Amino acid sequence: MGVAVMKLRNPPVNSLSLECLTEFTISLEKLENDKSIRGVILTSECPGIFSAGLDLLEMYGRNPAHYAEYWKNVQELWLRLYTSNMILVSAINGASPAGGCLLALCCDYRVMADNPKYTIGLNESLLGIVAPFWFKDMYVNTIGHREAERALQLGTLFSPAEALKVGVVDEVVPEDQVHSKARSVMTKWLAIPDHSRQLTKNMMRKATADNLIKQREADIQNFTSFISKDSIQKSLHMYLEKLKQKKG
Ligand SMILES: CCCCC/C=C\C/C=C\C/C=C/C(=O)SCCNC(=O)CCNC(=O)[C@H](O)C(C)(C)COP(=O)(O)OP(=O)(O)OC[C@H]1O[C@@H](n2cnc3c(N)ncnc32)[C@H](O)[C@@H]1OP(=O)(O)O
Repeated sequence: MGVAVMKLRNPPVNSLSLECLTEFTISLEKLENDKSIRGVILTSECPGIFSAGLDLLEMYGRNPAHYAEYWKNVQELWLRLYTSNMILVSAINGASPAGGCLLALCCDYRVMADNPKYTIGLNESLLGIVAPFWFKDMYVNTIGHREAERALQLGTLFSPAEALKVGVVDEVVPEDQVHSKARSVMTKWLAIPDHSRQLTKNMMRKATADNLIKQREADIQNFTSFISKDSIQKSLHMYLEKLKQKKG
C-alpha cells in the first residue's frame, strides 16, 4: 500500500548520533523521492526505547566546529521530517525523551504503547539546557501554549496516560497493538487524496518551518556558543554521571 516502516536502530538507546542523524535524513530523502511511497511508520528496534534523543556525547567535550556540524544535521533532519509530504505515523514503543519526543512530534499521528515505564516529553530543562525555539514552537503547536510553557519549564516526562490527556500523543494502546494500530491509522490517512492533505499539512506547518529556515545560521551559532559554555558543559557532565550512577 505504499507504506514504509522505518525502524530506528542505534543500540543501546537509539541516541541520535551524527552518523545516525545523517543516515536517517538520507533514508527519508530516498523515501520522499520514491513516488510509490505515500506513508512512513516510524518506530524503534531497541527494546523499550523509542529514542533517547540527541546524543549527549555529540554535545559534550567536543569543539565548536563539531557542535556546529552536529546542529546543522539536527536542523536538517527536523526540517525534512516536519515538512515531509508523506504521511508520518509514529509507533512509540518505548521511552521518548527530548529529541526522541521531537521525532514523534514531527509525525502526523502518534500511537504510544501503554506501559507506564515509557515516558515522553521535552525534558531539556532537567539537563540544564534549553529546548531550542523550534522544539518549543512545535510543542506549542501540538499541546497549546499553557501546557507547553509548564511542561518545558518543568522538563516534564509524561506517562502514556498523561501524554494522551495533554495531547502529546493521539492514542495509547496495549504494547502488542502499537504496530497494528499504527497501520490502521495509516490506512485511514491514505484514504485522503494526497494533494489536498499535503497542501493542508503545508498550510499548517509552513510558518513554523520557515521560522527556522530564515535563521538557520544564527541558530547554529546560538547553539554552538550556548553548548560550549563551561557551565553548560558542567551540567551535561553531571547529567551523564547521573545516568552512569543509575546503573551501579
Ligand atoms: C538559549 C539558546 C538555546 C540554544 C539551544 C541549546 C541547547 C539545546 C540543545 C539540545 C536539545 C537537546 C535535546 C536532547 O535530546 S538531549 C538528550 C536528552 N535525553 C535524555 O535525557 C535521555 C537520557 N537517557 C535516559 O533517560 C535513559 O538512558 C533511557 C533512554 C530512559 C534508557 O534507560 P536505560 O536504563 O535503558 O539505559 P541507560 O540509562 O543505562 O543508558 C544506556 C547507555 O546509553 C547512554 N545514554 C543514554 N541516553 C543517552 C543520550 N541521549 N546520549 C548519549 N548516550 C546516552 C547511557 O549513558 C548509558 O551509557 P553507558 O556508557 O553507561 O552504558
